[in-house]
Amino acid sequence: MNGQIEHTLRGSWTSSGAAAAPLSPSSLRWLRQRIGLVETTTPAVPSSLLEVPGSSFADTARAELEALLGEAHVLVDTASRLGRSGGMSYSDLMRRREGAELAVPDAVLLPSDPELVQGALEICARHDIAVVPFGGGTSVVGGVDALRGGKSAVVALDLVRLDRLVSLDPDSRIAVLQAGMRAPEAESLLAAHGFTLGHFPQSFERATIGGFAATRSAGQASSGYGRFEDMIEGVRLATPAGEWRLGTAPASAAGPDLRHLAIGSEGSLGVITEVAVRVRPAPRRTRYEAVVVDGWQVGTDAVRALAQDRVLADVTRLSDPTETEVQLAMAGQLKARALANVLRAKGIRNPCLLVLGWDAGSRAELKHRRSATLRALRDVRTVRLGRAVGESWKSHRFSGPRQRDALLDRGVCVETLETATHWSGLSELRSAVRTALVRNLQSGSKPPIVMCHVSHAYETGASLYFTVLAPRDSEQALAQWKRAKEAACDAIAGRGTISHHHAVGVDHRPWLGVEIGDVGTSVLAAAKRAVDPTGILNPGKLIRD
Ligand SMILES: Cc1cc2nc3c(=O)[nH]c(=O)nc-3n(C[C@H](O)[C@H](O)[C@H](O)COP(=O)(O)OP(=O)(O)OC[C@H]3O[C@@H](n4cnc5c(N)ncnc54)[C@H](O)[C@@H]3O)c2cc1C
Repeated sequence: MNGQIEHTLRGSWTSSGAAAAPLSPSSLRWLRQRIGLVETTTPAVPSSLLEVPGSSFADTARAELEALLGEAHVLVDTASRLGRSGGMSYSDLMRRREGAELAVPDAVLLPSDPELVQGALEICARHDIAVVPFGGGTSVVGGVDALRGGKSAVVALDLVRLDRLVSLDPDSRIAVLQAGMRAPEAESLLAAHGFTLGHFPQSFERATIGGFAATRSAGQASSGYGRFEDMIEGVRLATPAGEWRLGTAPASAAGPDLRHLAIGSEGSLGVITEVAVRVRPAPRRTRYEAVVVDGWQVGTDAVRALAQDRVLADVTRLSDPTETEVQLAMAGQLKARALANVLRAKGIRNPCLLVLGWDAGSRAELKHRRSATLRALRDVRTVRLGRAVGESWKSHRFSGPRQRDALLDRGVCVETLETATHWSGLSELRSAVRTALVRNLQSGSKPPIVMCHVSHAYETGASLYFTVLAPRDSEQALAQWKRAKEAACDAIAGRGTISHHHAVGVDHRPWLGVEIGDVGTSVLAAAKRAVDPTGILNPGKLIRD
């Protein structure tokens, strides 16, 4: 799987692009009817047609960095710089398709160990060079944009060579992983010792351990394994003020937990070089299945009950009626119609798909946990769809980014955004965001598709994840999405968090103050001054310059 992913590929998820997940004729027909999409093909423009500014990088700084890292690990060629220009949001991908201006780093640094990262930072601080830590480059909030922030130059510090399993303590179930290791490699190295991390975000194939820590990532099995931050025992960072190591015991009362200044710091308070993660025995038995419930409120009440009774399946994912409709339509019109008839016959008017998946160490554990989950659902009217739908969801869980390539080629505005709030405010938040997105994406006579799901549930609340599909405004594609995104963020502010797992980056920064207040903003700024006095680390992201 990972063999298909090129590290520096930016314009699409894989080099085969849309061909990796072509849209079936029936899906296209359905999209034309449903959103008024017109027959069009808008393939990506080749990289050679993109405008790339020259590298303006002082010779003295370059010589010092080459002496430290080796000439081969200070790259100034166009392809290398272009390969670290921006992340993978809809706007990032559209910018490349439209040949719009890109934030291109002046150079790419490739250190191979934590000491070299520290050394490179010190050289950059001396020469007033901005440093953008670059993991898998899958940020969807502008987190890896090569912004200069008033500095003399900007470099992408790519952690791809920090890819080792440093140590494994099977008794404590802790693995120390270098930050540039990608999720598939981490899983396969841990599997060789009988362990798993259990972190499976949709960006699994490209994203890195350091990136997960830096953004407070959440994987699809977060209900069972926890968010990435729950897995972190310790972190090692390079900062312009010196090396910083955090986390020495499973729990501590030695003041505030400073690990949480590093976790979610998005490269603005240091470069994470190693992460000590809690690992779990690899599952021996798994089971994924799906049920349908009648209506969003019934579904969220059911998921709330599972969370509050502490019997959530490891994967618990509830789609709203629109997302359920789209999933069925994309799976094939005949199947969708047949299932809709069955559900209607059973009295289900607003089908909402609920996928449940358990990972267990034994058949007995699986049986026990599954029974507990299903028992908690006994008062909810459900139609069981069985294992085929659940297993199909599991086998396609990383195909979304490929399907996005195909939709982009067909002129669709396709993007996601996410938030979270407490149970009591969840439905109001969903309605407010839906309304904002529908109003701001509507162009023709047909409304855009705005779908939503809950995939991370807690005792006190849940996340909401929205996906939009609308005909792209071919004249103003970037402005079309910007308007909708801003309206959605306005709707979220004050009702929920501006990000449940995508982080703040550039895109969410205008709304962060509403969430953390003036005091919180000053605390972040003070922490930045302490570790990065000249402000070279990832300017323009998370913290106001
Ligand atoms: C198609 C798609 C699906 C996605 N699905 C999910 C999902 O299911 N769950 C989820 O949580 N996220 C998801 N994301 C968002 C993204 O994958 C996550 O934010 C991920 O954690 C980023 O990891 P990365 O290695 O790609 O980091 P990058 O994109 O390289 O960097 C992200 C941020 O962290 C900083 N950073 C990276 N590495 C380091 C380091 N070692 N030290 C300090 N700072 C660093 C960067 O400067 C940047 O600010 C998705 C993105 C895409 C494109």
